[in-house]
Amino acid sequence: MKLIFSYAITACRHFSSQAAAFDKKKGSNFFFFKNKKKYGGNGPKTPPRPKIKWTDEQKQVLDAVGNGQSVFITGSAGTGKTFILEHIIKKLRKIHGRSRVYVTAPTGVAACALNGQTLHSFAGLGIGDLDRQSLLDRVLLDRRACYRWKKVKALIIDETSMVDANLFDSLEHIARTLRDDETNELDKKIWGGIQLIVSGDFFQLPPVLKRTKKNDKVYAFEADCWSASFDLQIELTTVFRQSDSLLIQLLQGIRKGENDPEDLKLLEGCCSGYEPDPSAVRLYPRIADVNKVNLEKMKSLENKVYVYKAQDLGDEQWMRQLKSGIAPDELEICVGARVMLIKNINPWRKLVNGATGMVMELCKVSENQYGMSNMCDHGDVLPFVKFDSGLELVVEPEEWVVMDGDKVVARRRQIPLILSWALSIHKCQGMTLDKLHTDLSRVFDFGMVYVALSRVRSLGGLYLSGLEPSKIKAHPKVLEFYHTFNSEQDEKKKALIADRNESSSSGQTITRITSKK
Ligand SMILES: Nc1ncnc2c1ncn2[C@@H]1O[C@H](COP(=O)(O)OP(=O)(O)OP(=O)(O)O)[C@@H](O)[C@H]1O
Repeated sequence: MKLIFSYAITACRHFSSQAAAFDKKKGSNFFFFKNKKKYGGNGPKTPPRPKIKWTDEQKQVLDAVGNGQSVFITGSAGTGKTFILEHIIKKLRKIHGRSRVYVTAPTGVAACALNGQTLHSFAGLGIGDLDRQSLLDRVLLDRRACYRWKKVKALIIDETSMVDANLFDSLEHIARTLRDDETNELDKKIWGGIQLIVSGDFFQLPPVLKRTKKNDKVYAFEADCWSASFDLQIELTTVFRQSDSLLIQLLQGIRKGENDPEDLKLLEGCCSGYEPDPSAVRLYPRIADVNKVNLEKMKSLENKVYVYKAQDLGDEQWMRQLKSGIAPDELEICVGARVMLIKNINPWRKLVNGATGMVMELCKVSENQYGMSNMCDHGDVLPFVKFDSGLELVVEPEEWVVMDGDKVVARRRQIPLILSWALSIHKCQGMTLDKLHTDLSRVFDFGMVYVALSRVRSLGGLYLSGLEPSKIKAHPKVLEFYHTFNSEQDEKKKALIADRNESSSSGQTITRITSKK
């Protein structure tokens, strides 16, 4: 069955590229959205915003958050972890007040996606590997960091798979020491009473650690304080990014590092001899390869290059985060360049982080309409992009901010595009892509194959080369963590079913849950 499906993918690709060529010839609605947006034409009507239908698991998370509980949310790629976090942030701001909710992530890219700040800058940790006491001493010397630690009521940490165990324990130690005046260590509240919302999938990218010895702790779940930190640990199990059950099943196997022969056959079907669709984003593990491919492709077009310089405001300390975020210091584009949107502009029109397209022209806009003086080296021009979804748009500058609680401490203004012939696997974590190509023989770390492949919506959009089964691997510690986690959840399930049978009451769907020990 899977073999037949892999032939079907190849055939479907052939016809879709023919259809795309036909569409280009038609050049149907070239100025459609462009006209509406900037020139007063009649653009397509925005479809009504659909009401969110939360799954039972998601409802359980929202209830727990509303009840003041600390929650760890996990689940495979595309199960809505970041999506629900955005709602949790709004909910917590209503409960605790805007200034007492801090949104963080271990990397600038992930932090910027939620308009938050990096975990290091929130905590006042600075750079360098220090032991727990030295980190605390450093924080004590940082007046603003102490203020944040005292003020925070709810702390959100996204992409926890990249937070290491020692850092997680150090943060808990700092929180407890700075926030709780209780002299008896044993009576102090865990995390100093902060409501902690942590989200991530440990099968995705691991923490970047300089030196590790064999028995060193790596992942946050190995932290001494991990179990005691949460009232509820829950796995979201409904995948939204993909709808094809065959692909979902394939990705579940890859996530766990399984080399199922049927799945490998399916992957082989994605390694067809055809040249990958030119609109497919090439994913590389190393940034040097990404830059090389993008530069070469740009050069080969031999078109006039336009440079957009980011406009930054704020303290140097906070600006560092924006520089390591996704919006580039300088964006170089030209007509014909493949580009990707790096901000959710209008999700209901599929104008989301990860949407790809091509620059069709650089449009003159009225002087200073966008306050763009000094932004582009060729004056007041904006890129007009035809997205692969068919939508056309003059892309205006957008803003990224770093929030310190409710205060904006740095902002960057830039055109929300990057070149997208190639992209790094690290930068694509969290994105959804329609078509991608990756060379699996080049990946070097746990979770990389899974992160790369799980970005795609359908098998028809997946182009592979260098299929080496040995590269599909999951870290043994992560496998063990989820094995225990799922067994505990199954035990809870059984107990709940028994309870239900006893009281013969019907009710909510039962999910995998582990409770605070
Ligand atoms: N209840 C829901 N109803 C409809 N769509 C949803 C729901 N929950 C999540 N989604 C959609 O699922 C998609 C994937 O969500 P999201 O990016 O948050 O997943 P994720 O778990 O964070 O993935 P990753 O681990 O890859 O970052 C998004 O397009 C989001 O809009």
